[in-house]
Amino acid sequence: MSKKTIIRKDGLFYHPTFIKRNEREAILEWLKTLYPIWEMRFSENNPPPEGDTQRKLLRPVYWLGNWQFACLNYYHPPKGVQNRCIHAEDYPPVLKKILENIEGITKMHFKKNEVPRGWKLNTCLINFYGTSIDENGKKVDTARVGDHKDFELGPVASVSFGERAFFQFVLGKKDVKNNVLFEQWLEDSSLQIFAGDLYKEKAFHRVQRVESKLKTFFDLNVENFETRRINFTFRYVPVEHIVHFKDLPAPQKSDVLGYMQELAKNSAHFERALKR
Ligand SMILES: O=C(O)CCC(=O)C(=O)O
Ligand SMILES: [Fe+2]
Repeated sequence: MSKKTIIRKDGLFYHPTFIKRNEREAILEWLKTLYPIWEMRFSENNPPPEGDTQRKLLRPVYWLGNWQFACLNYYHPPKGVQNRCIHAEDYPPVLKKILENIEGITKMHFKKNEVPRGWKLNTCLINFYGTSIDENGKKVDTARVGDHKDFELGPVASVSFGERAFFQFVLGKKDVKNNVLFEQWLEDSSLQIFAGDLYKEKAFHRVQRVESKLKTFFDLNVENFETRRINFTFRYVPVEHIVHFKDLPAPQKSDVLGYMQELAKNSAHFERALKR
């Protein structure tokens, strides 16, 4: 069983009941205004490398601050920093307030050398976890994330809603003989922050599974999908690496144009970005 206590370790902070009830309500209400999209991992100008295949991501996503399209290969310093982060919508007021608090906690809890100069949580990936429903009505549970690292510099903060997720930090090579460094259930309204050489640089992290105990789904604008968990991961991308869609080189522009048009249907920000 998970214990409802705050965890403070070198490189890791966890608060099981961080988000207050009224904040939770406001965030869930605001989430109803979003239209998350399904992205493909690759594109015409970034085809799958040998041994890999074109595929849909396991879940719908929405980004705030800047959008890191999968087919642009995500932000990956030190080398992969150009033309990967496209200006996106700002945080709603309820998230801005929470973020100030999270940034404050981070600066108090983590060592100075774990927080880069200029660091602020200006980028957010919202992941929707649940069950896909295909054209024949067949349901497939895709509520997991394989071993990976978040490459943005400095601490990453993660806020969860809905069903609990079994989250692990693992050492060793990706996907083989994993050695669990730390594992825990991420609870509804919890905050996890990790940083530094061990949890952020050396370890991979993953979501093994998401519980199905509550039997309720979030009522969101995601078609053919039952959402039972929502996770926000807040990250830092230096402003000089965030570009406007109009300034992308032609191949990247062409690869993400379809997504921009889809987003523009429901977002004034993306509508404007296409007209710039
Ligand atoms: O859903 C989670 O708890 C983690 C998500 C994650 O690792 C990511 O988005 O990079
Ligand atoms: Fe991650």
